[in-house]
Amino acid sequence: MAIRTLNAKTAGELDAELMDSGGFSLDQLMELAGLSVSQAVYKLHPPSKGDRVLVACGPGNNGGDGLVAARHLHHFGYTPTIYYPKQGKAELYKRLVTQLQSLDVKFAEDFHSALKNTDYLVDAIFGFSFSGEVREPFPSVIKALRDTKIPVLSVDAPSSWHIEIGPPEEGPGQGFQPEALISLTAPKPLVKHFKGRHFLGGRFLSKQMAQKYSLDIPPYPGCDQIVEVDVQGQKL
Ligand SMILES: NC(=O)C1=CN([C@@H]2O[C@H](COP(=O)(O)OP(=O)(O)OC[C@H]3O[C@@H](n4cnc5c(N)ncnc54)[C@H](O)[C@@H]3O)[C@@H](O)[C@H]2O)[C@H](O)CC1
Ligand SMILES: [K+]
Repeated sequence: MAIRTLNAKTAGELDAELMDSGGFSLDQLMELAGLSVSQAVYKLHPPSKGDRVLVACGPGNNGGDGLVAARHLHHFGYTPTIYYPKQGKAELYKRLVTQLQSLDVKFAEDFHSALKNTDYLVDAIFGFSFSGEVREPFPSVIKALRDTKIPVLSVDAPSSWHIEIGPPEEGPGQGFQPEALISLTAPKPLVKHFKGRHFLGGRFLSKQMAQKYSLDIPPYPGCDQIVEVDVQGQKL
């Protein structure tokens, strides 16, 4: 059986339930989500292939996942650089920034200059709460992600894709197909238009919750935080 996908509304409800009756905090979910992103980077592009990773972070929790991933990447032996032009106001984001600053991780002002000195890209700009047309300062960043030859791993959704419909028919994200995608908790409906390598991450769902949301999550191997799946969500 293929994994059921989660639309934006249901994905939000599932997260809220995890944090309400499930007893999790947002910090915990984000930590596990970000850890799984960093493991996917390691699998796709070990530091021996080039250790400079540019992590583009948006203003919401997708960006938070990127900040957490960058911290783990630092400890895995990478040299991450963060592009975070619209920093979230919540205390959680501020703490994540402080943690990175204390590791001397660089924050780039200009995405396009930073792109010249990078071996790998993480797209943590928008996740399941993206809607409408891409607003400043992100259009040129999305365009660059689309046009670069440097491989891109998108977190939860290729940024600028509609969560249910998939790739936009116009605008900066038209034609954007990242090399890889890591879906958090479960794939979103857009996954049927995705052509690259696909991972699942966010290993925190109980059997009961998976059943309640009709999610057929393949087993994660050993102590891994990620499992590679096809676009139907079947384990490879
Ligand atoms: N269950 C899990 O595995 C977890 C997933 N997490 C990640 O959280 C995101 C969803 O986070 P949320 O804060 O709801 O939204 P986003 O980050 O997707 O974006 C909201 C942010 O973006 C702005 N925005 C929306 N549309 C646009 C636009 N057209 N142009 C510019 N800016 C836009 C909006 O104003 C907000 O500021 C999920 O995908 C996972 O990646 C969590 O870590 C918890 C666990
Ligand atoms: K993203």
